[in-house]
Amino acid sequence: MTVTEEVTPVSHYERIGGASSVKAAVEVFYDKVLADPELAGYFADVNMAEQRRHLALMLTVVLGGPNEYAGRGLAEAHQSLHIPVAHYVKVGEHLTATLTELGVPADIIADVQTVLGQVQDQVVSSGNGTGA
Ligand code: HEM
Repeated sequence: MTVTEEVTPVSHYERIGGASSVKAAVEVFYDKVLADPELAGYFADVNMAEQRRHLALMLTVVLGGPNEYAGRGLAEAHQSLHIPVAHYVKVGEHLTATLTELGVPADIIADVQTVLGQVQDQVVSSGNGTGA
């Protein structure tokens, strides 16, 4: 029996270069989100360090990186923000554009979009989506 395939799954997080790459991506992503007049307001009362932390956490989650986050759940963290689907989609577009600009492989970007779809109901405020 030949073993030519990876037997240990390598996360996208590792494939793109781990924490340092996520940090670099956060810089680009951050600029895009805050330059978007429809989105900047969400972060108006959040200090810069926390904004970057939020974006780094978000990127790490969607890239399947280590879950070092021990804070509130996604639904709990976002419910009071009343984020409509349209704004969630915009953030996702900024994320996709960021990853594309940084040369992240298309298969990873496709999976990121899948994860964004999976967690959408926890983040957007469109009624009792998850019932969780
Ligand atoms: C996949 C999508 C997302 C993930 C994984 C994510 C992740 C997180 C996490 C983990 C927190 C809690 C941070 C903490 O309590 O320290 C948080 C808070 C927050 N998120 Fe997100 N987020 C996502 C989407 C969004 C979107 C679309 C927006 C706005 C349009 C947004 C705006 C915020 C804001 C303003 C906070 C509150 C920060 C605070 O209260 O200090 N997030 N997010």
